[in-house]
Amino acid sequence: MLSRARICQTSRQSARFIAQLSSVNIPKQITNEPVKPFGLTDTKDWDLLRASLMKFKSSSLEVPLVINGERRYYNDQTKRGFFAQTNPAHHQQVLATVTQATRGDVKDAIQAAKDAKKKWLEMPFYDRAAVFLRAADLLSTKYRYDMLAATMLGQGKNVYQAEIDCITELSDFFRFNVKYAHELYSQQPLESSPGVWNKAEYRPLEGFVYAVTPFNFTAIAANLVGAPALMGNTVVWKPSQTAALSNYLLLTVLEEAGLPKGVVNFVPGNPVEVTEEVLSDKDFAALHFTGSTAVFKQLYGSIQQGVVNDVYRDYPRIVGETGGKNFHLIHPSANLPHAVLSTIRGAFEFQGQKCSATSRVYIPKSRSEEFLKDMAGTLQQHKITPVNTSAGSISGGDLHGFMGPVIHEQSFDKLANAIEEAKKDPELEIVYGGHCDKSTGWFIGPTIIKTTNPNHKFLTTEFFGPILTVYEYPDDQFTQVCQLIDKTSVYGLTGSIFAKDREAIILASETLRYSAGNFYINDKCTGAVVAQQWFGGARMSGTNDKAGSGNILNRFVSVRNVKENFYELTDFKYPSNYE
Ligand SMILES: NC(=O)c1ccc[n+]([C@@H]2O[C@H](COP(=O)([O-])OP(=O)(O)OC[C@H]3O[C@@H](n4cnc5c(N)ncnc54)[C@H](O)[C@@H]3O)[C@@H](O)[C@H]2O)c1
Ligand SMILES: N[C@@H](CCC=O)C(=O)O
Repeated sequence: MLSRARICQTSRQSARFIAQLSSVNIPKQITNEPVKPFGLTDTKDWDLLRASLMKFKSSSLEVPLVINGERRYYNDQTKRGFFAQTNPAHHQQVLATVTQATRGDVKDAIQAAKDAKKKWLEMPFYDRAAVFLRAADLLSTKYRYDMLAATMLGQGKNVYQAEIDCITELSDFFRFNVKYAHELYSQQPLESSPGVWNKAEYRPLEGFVYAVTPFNFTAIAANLVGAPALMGNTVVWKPSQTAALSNYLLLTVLEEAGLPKGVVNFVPGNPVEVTEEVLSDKDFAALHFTGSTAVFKQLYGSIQQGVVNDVYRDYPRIVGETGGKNFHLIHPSANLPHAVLSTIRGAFEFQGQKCSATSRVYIPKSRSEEFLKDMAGTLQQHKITPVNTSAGSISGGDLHGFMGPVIHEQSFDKLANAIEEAKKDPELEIVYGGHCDKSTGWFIGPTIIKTTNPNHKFLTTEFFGPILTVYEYPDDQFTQVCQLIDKTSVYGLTGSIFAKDREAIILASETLRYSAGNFYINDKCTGAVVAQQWFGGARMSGTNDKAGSGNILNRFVSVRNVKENFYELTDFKYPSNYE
C-alpha cells in the first residue's frame, strides 16, 4: 500500500512525465480479435471452457451493486431485494442472485459518478486508454473461458455466439475505440492565422452518462459503458437483469485493468425506479441505450419532458439503438442454396435474438417452393432442434448445438402465443417448426411462416425470436417489392439483397436506401464486425450513431475551441475606420 506522501510524490512524478509528451502513438496491432473456432480438434479450448462452465454451474454467485468501487449486497441488513438470474436452458438453475438497487443506492451511484469525474477527466488519454486496452487483453486471455461461460449460461448462447460477442466484439470495441478516440483528439482546427493558435479540446460531457444495456450482447453493454468512459465521462450503469452475471464479470475485469473507483457505478434494479432517479438529476448529461424501441421511446419522451421542465443544465445527448424487422430480399437471379444457408443463420442463430436477425423474407414465386423446401430440408437434416442446447448441459455432445433457449419466460410466452395465433390465422401458414417446450428451459424451435398478406403484422412486428415470415412476390414485380419492403415496417436497421443481376442489386440498393442502416449484398443481415460494418439503423431503430465506428465517440464529448492570441493591440480601429 502506498503512503499518502508516496502517492503525492508519485503523482508529481507522473505530472513531470506527462509534461514531456506532446502526443503518443497508439499500439500498432489494433486489429479484429480472431474468433476461436472451437472445432473438433480444439480439445484444449474445450477443456478450459468446460472447467469454466462447471464453475458457474456448480454454485450460485452473488452479484452486488458496485458504487464507488464498494460492493453492496442484498443481504447486508438493508431492505434491498434480489433478482434470481437463472439459466434459460434450465430455468430451475439459479446462476446468480442479483442485488437490486434502492432509490438511495441510485442516488449514491450518481454522487459517486460526479465525485470521480474531475480526476478521471484530468487523467491523460493514454492512461484512460491503457485501462481499456488492458481489459481487452485480459478478456481475450486470462478471462476468456470464464466470460464465455458466464455469457453462454446466463444469456443462452452456444460457444460460437458467445465467442463473437463477449470476446471478439467486446475486445474490438475496447481496442478500436482507443484508435478512434486518438484520431478524434487529433482533429484540430485546420487554420491558425499569423499570431494565433487555435485548438479543439474534446471535453467529456458536463455531468454523468446513464448507460442502460440489453441482455443479448455482453459486448454491447461493454460499449455502452466503455465508449463514454474512455472519453473521460463517468457512468451510472443499469445492466439488464438477465445479463447481470457476465456484466458484473466485465466490471471486475475493468477494475483489474485499473479502472478507478466511481468511474463506472453498477446498479442493477427495477428499471423504472433506477431511471426515475437518474432522469431527475440536474447533472444527467446523456443516455446511452440499447434495447427495445418501446422502452427507448419512453425514455426519449421523459428526457424531452425534463428539458421542457428545466430539470437539466444541458440538453442531454440521447444515443439509442433499438429494434428491427430485418429483411432478406431474394431476386430471381440469386444463388438459392447460398440464400437458404444465409437465411438459416440470419434468422435462427442465437434463436433470432439479435436486433439484426432476419425476420422477413421476400422470395419470387418462381423460386419459393425450392427455397422453402431447402430451408425445411436443411433444418431437418441437421437436426436444428432447440432442445440439444450448448448452454443446457456441459457434458458430451450437448455443447455443440446450433440453437439454444430464448432468454426468459416472458419472451417464451410472447413467441409461443404468436405461433398459436399463426395457427388460427387464415392469412398465415406454418411451413416449418412451431414447436415450443418450456418443461426445462425456454425453447422455441425454428419456425417459418408464410403469409399471403404483404402488410401482415408478422411482416411488421419485431418478435425477437426464431420466427421467420416469408412473403412470395410475382417475379415481374421486383421494383414494387422493393417499394413494399421500404414501406412495410417502421424500422430501418438491417437488410440484405441476394442477387447475381447487378441491375437488381443497384435498384434494391437505391430503393432501400433508408430501409436499413446496415445493408448487405449477398450476405446475411446479421454479424456486423467492429470497424468493418459500422452498426446501427435509423427510423424507429435508433439514432444511428454507428457503434463500431468513431462517430459514436463524438456524442460523448462537448468540444471547446480555444483561441490564443500572441500579439497585443495598439489601436481599436480597423484600417477602414480612418477619420
Ligand atoms: N439496434 C441495436 O443495436 C440493438 C442491439 C441489441 C438489442 N437491441 C434491441 O433490444 C431488444 C432486446 O433487448 P432487451 O430485451 O434487453 O430490451 P429491453 O428494452 O427490454 O431492455 C433493455 C434495457 O432497458 C431496461 N428497461 C426496460 N424497461 C425499462 C423502463 N421502463 N425504463 C428504463 N429502462 C428499462 C432493461 O432493464 C434493460 O436494461 C430488442 O428490441 C432488440 O432489437 C437493439
Ligand atoms: N452487431 C450485431 C447485432 C447486435 C444486435 O443485437 C449484428 O450485426 O448481428
